[in-house]
Amino acid sequence: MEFQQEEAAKDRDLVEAVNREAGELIRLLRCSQAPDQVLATATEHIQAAMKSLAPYLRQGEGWSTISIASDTPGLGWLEDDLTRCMPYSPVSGTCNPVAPPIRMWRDGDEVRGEVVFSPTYAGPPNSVHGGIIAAVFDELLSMANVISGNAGFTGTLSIRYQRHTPLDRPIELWAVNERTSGRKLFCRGEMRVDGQVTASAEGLFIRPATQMDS
Ligand SMILES: CCCCCCCCCC(=O)SCCNC(=O)CCNC(=O)[C@H](O)C(C)(C)COP(=O)(O)OP(=O)(O)OC[C@H]1O[C@@H](n2cnc3c(N)ncnc32)[C@H](O)[C@@H]1OP(=O)(O)O
Repeated sequence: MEFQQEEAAKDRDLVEAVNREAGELIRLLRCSQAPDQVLATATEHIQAAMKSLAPYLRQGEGWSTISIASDTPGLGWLEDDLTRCMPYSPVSGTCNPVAPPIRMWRDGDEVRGEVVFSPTYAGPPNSVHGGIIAAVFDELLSMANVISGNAGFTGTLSIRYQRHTPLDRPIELWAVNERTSGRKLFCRGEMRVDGQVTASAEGLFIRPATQMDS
């Protein structure tokens, strides 16, 4: 299939809307037990959508949480919407349909946020999968670094799963960069439900070396 050279969408609301709908499609597929005929019809509709998108598939290197292939707009962010920082992240990106609906914002030197996990992200009965919890902490603690002015790669991430983190209920998110030592960034975070901590995390992130470090 030939790659279309037409300009990519300028309307960000439209991009976010189609990704939200696709996330909802994933939830419906995960959570429904439809009869064969309904599944067959749904497959046809999905195939039609795939056919219209396929010509615009990007190729090449450079994929990241902030870029489509080599298109890299940089780490821009809004104080009241930190998800803007990594729009294609599989954890918080509003332009990535596999991401759960996370909101994160700056509160002084701390990051706060909220997420409701659908059963798409289920692990133990009625609870969020532990790997998903770890992924959200990775993102949350990364955001604490970003607002402190020091982005880094995850070196070590330690999670304490204190209680089951429930599905379909608002989970409060909190994180802070506690200290920085050279290139090492030390962060802490928590998930809470009704004020009670369900999981906590400690992370050591490493800022990439620059000429200033040598
Ligand atoms: C484009 C931006 C996009 C941002 C996306 C953010 C997404 C969210 C965060 C992530 O998911 S990042 C992905 C998961 N992490 C990785 O893939 C990192 C893989 N590891 C590496 O790339 C390197 O190992 C790393 C950059 C972390 C460190 O390599 P360096 O060569 O810069 O470090 P070096 O070996 O010089 O060590 C510097 C110090 O850090 C320590 N260190 C290095 N790696 C460590 C580690 N993994 N854990 C703990 N400490 C570590 C090391 O002991 C040393 O301590 P000392 O100065 O006290 O001697």
